[in-house]
Amino acid sequence: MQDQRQVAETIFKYALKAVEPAQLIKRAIRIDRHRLHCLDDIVELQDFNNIYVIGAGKASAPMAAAMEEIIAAKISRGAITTKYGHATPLQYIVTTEAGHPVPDANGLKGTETIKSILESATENDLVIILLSGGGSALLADIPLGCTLSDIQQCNELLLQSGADIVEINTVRKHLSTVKGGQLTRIAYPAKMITLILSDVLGDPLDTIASGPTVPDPTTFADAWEVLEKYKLLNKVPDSVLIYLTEGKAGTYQETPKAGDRIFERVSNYIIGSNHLALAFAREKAEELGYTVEIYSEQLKGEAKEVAKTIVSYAKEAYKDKSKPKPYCILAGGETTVTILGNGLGGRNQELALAAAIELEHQAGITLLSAGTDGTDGPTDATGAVVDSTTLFQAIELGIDGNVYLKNNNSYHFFRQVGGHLITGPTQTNVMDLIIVLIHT
Ligand SMILES: O=C(O)[C@H](O)CO
Repeated sequence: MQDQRQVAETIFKYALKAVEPAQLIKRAIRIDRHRLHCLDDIVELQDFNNIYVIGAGKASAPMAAAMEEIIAAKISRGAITTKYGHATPLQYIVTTEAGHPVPDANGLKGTETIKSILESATENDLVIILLSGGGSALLADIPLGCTLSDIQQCNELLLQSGADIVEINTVRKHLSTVKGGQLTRIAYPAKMITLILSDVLGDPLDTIASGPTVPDPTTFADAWEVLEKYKLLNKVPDSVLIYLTEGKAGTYQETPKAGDRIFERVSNYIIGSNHLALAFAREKAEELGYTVEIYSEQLKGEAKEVAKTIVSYAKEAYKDKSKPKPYCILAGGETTVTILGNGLGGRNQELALAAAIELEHQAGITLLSAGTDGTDGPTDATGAVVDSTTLFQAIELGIDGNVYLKNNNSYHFFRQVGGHLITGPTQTNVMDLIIVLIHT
C-alpha cells in the first residue's frame, strides 16, 4: 500500500496546481481572432482604442504575466502592485512592490500609477483588473487630513483587534478613495473586467481586496461602528476619527452603492477560490480510488478545536461501514490561532499538531492541513501531515506534543519529529485545505 502521507501530499499538490494564478487567467480569458472571450463577456477588440491592465494583490504578478502572454502588445499601459518579493519579470505592465499587510510609501506610489491610467480611460477603452488577496493593503491611499503613519497605525490596530476581514475592510474602504467600488468611479465610463482570486470565506466580492470595482454595501457609519466594537475609538489617530466623522456627516462622498450607473459596464468574476481547489482535490482523490466527502467549505474557528472536531468526525467515519474505504474527507477555509505561548508556528501546523495528539491511538487515519500560499504563519512550511505514528515518534524523541501545542510551537515540533509540508511560496492564495485519508 502506498504511503498515505504521500498520497495526501499528491492530492494537495494537484489542487494547488489547479489554482495557480496564471492557469486561472488562461482558463478565464482567451483571444479568438479579434474577439476577447472572458467568461460571460465577449468583446470586439477593435471597438477599443486602448486596453489597460491594472492589478493589486499577492498574486497579481503571475496573473499579469499570463495576461501579457494572452494579449501581449495589445496592452496600451498597465500597472500592478504586489507584495515585496512577489514580482515576476513583465514587459508591458509596470510592477511596484510594496508593503503588506500594512501599507507603505511604495503602495501609495503604485496606486498613483494605477489611478493615472484609470483617469485617462474613456468609454472607448477596456480596463482589465487583476485582484487577489492582499489587495487592500497594496492598493493604498491616504484620506484627506491623514498621514501615511496614521493609516499604518490604524491598519495595525485593526489587524490585531480580532475584527474579521469584512469588518477590517469596512474601515479600510472608508479611509480610501479607491477601495469599495471607487476605482470604477475613476475609470467610468470605460468597460471594466475584473478577474478575482478569492482569499475570503464565501467569496464576497465586496470584501476581497476591498472590492475596488464592486458596489459597497457598507457606510461611514458602519466603519465607525467597527472601531467602536473593537474599542479602537480612543486608539486610532485623531485624524482618522475626524475623517470618519466628516464622512458620516456627508462631507465626503459615500462609496458607490448597488444600482449606481457607474457599474453598468463592469463585470466582476471570481476565477479562483477555495471551492475550486477542493473540487480539484476531490477529482484527484477519486482518481486514486477514494470515496470523497466534502466536510466543509467554510472551516473557521480556533485551529486546535477544529482539529478535534475533524478528527472525531474521521474516527466515526472510520468505524462507519456505510462509508466505503478508502475514504477521503476534504475541508477548506481558514482557521485562527489565539497565541498564548511564545513558540513558532502557523494555523495549519497547529491544527495538524492538535490532530496528531487526537490520533495517538488511532491507526488508519492520515490528516494533512496546509495553506495554499506556501507559508503557514511566519515559517517556511505551509503545513504538516500527521497520523497515529506522529506522536509515537515524538515520544521516542522525548518530545511532548502537548507542551509544544500549548506554547504555539508547532513549527519546532514538526522540525524535530518530521511531517512538515514545504512547497515554497506558491504565488497563489485560496486559503487552506485539509485532507483526511481513511483506510481500514
Ligand atoms: O486584501 C485583502 O483585503 C484580504 O487579503 C482579503 O482579500
